[in-house]
Amino acid sequence: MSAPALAARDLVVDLAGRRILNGASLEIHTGELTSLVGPNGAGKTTLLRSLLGLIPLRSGVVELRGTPRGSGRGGRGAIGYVPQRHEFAWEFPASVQEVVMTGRVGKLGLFRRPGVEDWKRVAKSLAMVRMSEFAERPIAELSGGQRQRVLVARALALGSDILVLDEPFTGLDMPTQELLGELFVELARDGRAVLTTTHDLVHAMTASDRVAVLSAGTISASGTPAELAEPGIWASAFGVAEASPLVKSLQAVIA
Ligand SMILES: Nc1ncnc2c1ncn2[C@@H]1O[C@H](COP(=O)(O)OP(=O)(O)OP(=O)(O)O)[C@@H](O)[C@H]1O
Repeated sequence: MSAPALAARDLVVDLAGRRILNGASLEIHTGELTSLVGPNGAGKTTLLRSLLGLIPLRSGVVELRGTPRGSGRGGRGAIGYVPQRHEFAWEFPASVQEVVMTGRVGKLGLFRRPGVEDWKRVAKSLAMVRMSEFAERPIAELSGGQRQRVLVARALALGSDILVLDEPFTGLDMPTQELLGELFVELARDGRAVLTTTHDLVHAMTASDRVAVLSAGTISASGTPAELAEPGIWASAFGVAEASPLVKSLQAVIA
């Protein structure tokens, strides 16, 4: 079997003197949509940022297609990243297409002017998220769902075959969630490895190829949704009873 597109091997990360990741291991594969789930504060964002090389590792290795890379910023450009929506400066006076172009900085370098090919890539990325008609709109005027799609287009503009998205569904209405969910599956089937964090466990278990559960700083369970049918996995990760509504709702979708 070929090497995973992206892998975390036994990551240990401390922030402000506190152990946040304590031996977290995860593999994401080309052609698949993987969902990373876990309770608030479990360390999902920290794990994503570690995969991107944005946080120093105390120990462990991140591998890009089987090749280890150190912490620090090296290799960041090889991964398309969608941060949480609130982390972006939406009041900045820029148009949608200008923001999507910033996704190409990894390819362009900071000082080269974008060329025809770059603008073509921006237009294609906007078309993929069905936002072409908004290309010249100031970003400050967009709704939450439109903003999320712009951030996805910005990550796609890099042209990477690995996409990492932090809570892309949070705060979106159902049609927008469905549109994005379908887009992520389409992007995976098209030859990319796609990793999203989400709090929507039912969606994760119905729409993903693989689900990884992060709790207490480690991946406590991972596999296809069918492999995660055991109620104890969810009860212990989320600190609830096996008869809780959370566990029952998951059993209903797995059955
Ligand atoms: N820059 C930081 N400095 C110190 N502690 C941090 C920092 N960033 C996150 N933490 C802590 O690390 C832990 C994990 O946070 P993280 O944001 O990774 O969790 P999460 O699973 O993404 O949470 P949520 O589901 O609430 O978004 C939390 O206890 C948080 O307070």
